[in-house]
Amino acid sequence: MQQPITVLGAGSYGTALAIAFSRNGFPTLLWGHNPDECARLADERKNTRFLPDIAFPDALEIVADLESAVKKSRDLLIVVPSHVFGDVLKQIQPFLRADQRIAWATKGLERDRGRLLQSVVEETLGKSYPLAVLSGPTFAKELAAGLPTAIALASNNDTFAQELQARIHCSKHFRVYLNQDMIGVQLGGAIKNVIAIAAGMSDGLGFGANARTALITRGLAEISRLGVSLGANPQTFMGMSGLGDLVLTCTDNQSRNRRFGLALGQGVSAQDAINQIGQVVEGYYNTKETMALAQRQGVEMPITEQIYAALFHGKKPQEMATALLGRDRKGE
Ligand SMILES: NC(=O)C1=CN([C@@H]2O[C@H](COP(=O)(O)OP(=O)(O)OC[C@H]3O[C@@H](n4cnc5c(N)ncnc54)[C@H](O)[C@@H]3O)[C@@H](O)[C@H]2O)C=CC1
Ligand SMILES: O=C(CO)COP(=O)(O)O
Repeated sequence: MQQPITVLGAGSYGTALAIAFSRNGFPTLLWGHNPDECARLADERKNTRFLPDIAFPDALEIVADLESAVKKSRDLLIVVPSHVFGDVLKQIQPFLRADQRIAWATKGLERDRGRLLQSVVEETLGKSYPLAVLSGPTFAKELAAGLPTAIALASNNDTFAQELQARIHCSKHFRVYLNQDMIGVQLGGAIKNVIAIAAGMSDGLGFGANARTALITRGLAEISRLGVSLGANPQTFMGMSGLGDLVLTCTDNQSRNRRFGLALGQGVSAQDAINQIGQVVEGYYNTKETMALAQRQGVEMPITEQIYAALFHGKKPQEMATALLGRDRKGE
């Protein structure tokens, strides 16, 4: 009998990944923290709020009780926003089996302290569990709709990596690339959110394709610098979780981080923009943490610094642009 997988987090992306697993025929359990929401998902057999056009495959089961969601599967995939990631780890800890394997597709850094999520998992749950991270250019709606998509998967355990890849990879529409670099794969997915806010702001200010592309390129440079300082392989940032996700979120309005930046560039307040979007905007939470991490590592991140100044010190978008353009002349 095939082993089930449990997806924890029934937002747009958790639901899309659960659909991807179950569409491949693997028994998949999907848990959400809101019992009413879970009842609705189970009743309607689709996620009307986030993915209204996609019916759940038969292999997808909604589970409202966290204990049974955890205990029924050896493999867990956590897909909650980064600011509640640590809380969810604490909630699952009492229910974990000794043979459990834990993956996540959350893109962000630890709330407040700004560490990689792997450090949070290891600190909370210990170092005995095989771990894996999924990250790459994957808008939930397109993934759920079965449109061609590719992603990176990195793990500290080869068997777990290969088994997870085999379950979610689908030769018709979903390519899953294995990557050896857990640090780089985590970091790329987290920091691109901040750069996508910058690209959105640039477009919101009415700047053109040149400015947007310069931000993507220099954004990639600052992500790579930070990654290398943490021990990542620079080559990782040329892949799905670096360049891939950066281009996706900086250029397409499905990205909530980009839309958030667009609104700021057009003069909307951060709080109003968050309310309008009505879903998680990871970069909003993670800019502060990224700044803290960069400072700890002694890494210069000029674009991130400007986004931080805009979000938390009221700097005007036009002043940010002036500050970036007016930096000292330097080599590429
Ligand atoms: N939506 C997308 O296209 C993609 C999202 N991601 C990442 O997936 C993660 C989850 O984002 P989305 O699903 O898009 O968010 P979403 O905004 O669609 O939904 C957030 C979900 O988190 C749940 N939640 C809130 N507080 C919670 C708590 N305390 N415990 C458990 N669940 C809680 C909410 O009920 C909601 O279902 C984020 O890190 C995001 O960056 C990654 C790739 C694509
Ligand atoms: O990470 C994503 C796609 O890969 C989704 O981006 P947003 O969170 O900006 O919507």
